[in-house]
Amino acid sequence: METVDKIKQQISENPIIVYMKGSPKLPSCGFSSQVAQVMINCGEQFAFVDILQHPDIRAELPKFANWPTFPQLWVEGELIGGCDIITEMYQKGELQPIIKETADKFRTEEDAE
Ligand SMILES: N[C@@H](CCC(=O)N[C@@H](CS)C(=O)NCC(=O)O)C(=O)O
Ligand code: FES
Repeated sequence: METVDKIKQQISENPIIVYMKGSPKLPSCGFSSQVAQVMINCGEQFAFVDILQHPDIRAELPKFANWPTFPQLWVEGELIGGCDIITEMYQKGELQPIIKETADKFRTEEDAE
């Protein structure tokens, strides 16, 4: 599969997904660590891709996203932002409702199946 198609599949199949360096439990960079911590604090499940394990995604996603760096938080197929944006949204209390609403929405859909 083309890398860009893999990315499209990941962001469509995972309503909340973080592209990061390392994993939430063992981040490999301070920026990724910060976003992982914020996401953990939001208290909902989220998917992640360790781009250090996937150099093709590391190379392609910035072009696809039109965003040069990692981490990247994607919600319902849309780029929300990187570390600065996510941290600011969290501090303002703007991120939590987005994450909760998305988690609730997909929880309901899964439960109904
Ligand atoms: N200001 C950025 C910080 C993130 C950043 O600068 N990331 C760099 C260093 S980890 C990056 O992803 N560089 C491209 C790469 O390593 O592929 C943000 O808000 O997310
Ligand atoms: S890996 Fe060096 S700043 Fe992220």
